[in-house]
Amino acid sequence: MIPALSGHDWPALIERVLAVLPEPGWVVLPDALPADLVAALREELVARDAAGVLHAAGIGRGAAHQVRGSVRGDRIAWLQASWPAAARYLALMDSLRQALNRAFFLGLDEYEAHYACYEPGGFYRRHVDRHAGGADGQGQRVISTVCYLSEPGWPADAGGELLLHPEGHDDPVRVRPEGGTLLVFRSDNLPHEVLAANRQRLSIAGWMRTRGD
Ligand SMILES: O=C(O)CCC(=O)C(=O)O
Ligand SMILES: [Fe+2]
Repeated sequence: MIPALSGHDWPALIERVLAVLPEPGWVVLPDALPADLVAALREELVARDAAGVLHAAGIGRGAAHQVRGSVRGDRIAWLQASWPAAARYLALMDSLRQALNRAFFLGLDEYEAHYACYEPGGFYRRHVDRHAGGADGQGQRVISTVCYLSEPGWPADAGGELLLHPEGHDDPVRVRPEGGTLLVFRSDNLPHEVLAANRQRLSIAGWMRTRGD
């Protein structure tokens, strides 16, 4: 079932993602989520943070997981279906995951996502999202999503842009972390990096993955 979004045509947005995913494999969708959902997600993130639920993010998975402040400086909390705003977001992303499976037979088994908070000066160095060195049969990240949760009107001089480095582009694509903007891109081949901002930067990063069992 495709969730209804007041004033927002989510099915049309899914169609746009399906149209670009094979080539070029990434899309920036401003104003993808309605303001009331963005506000609810932002408030939930802030409340979870105040409750001490967010923790320093690491890199790598399983035994290879480590916290490296020189690579990334955000605090995160994995979205729980029992959190009301998170549940609404997860339902949207699940409908996108199912549409991608129907269109491209990607076999995406699950979607996982975390709230992220970058304090002023926080960054995430250039990386691709698919973890290197994962053994066969472990499953992997196939599609990445990022949704920004800032208050409306992120100023150009606030920094905190996401730089995308698609193959064949001389200059990076610069994405301002404006609340409600959604990005969808392939996890295996798009290097990207988060620049430091001069204010708190709030988002949800998530991945559609195969389970690999
Ligand atoms: O917040 C962003 O703009 C991107 C975050 C990111 O690249 C990640 O969490 O893997
Ligand atoms: Fe990333």
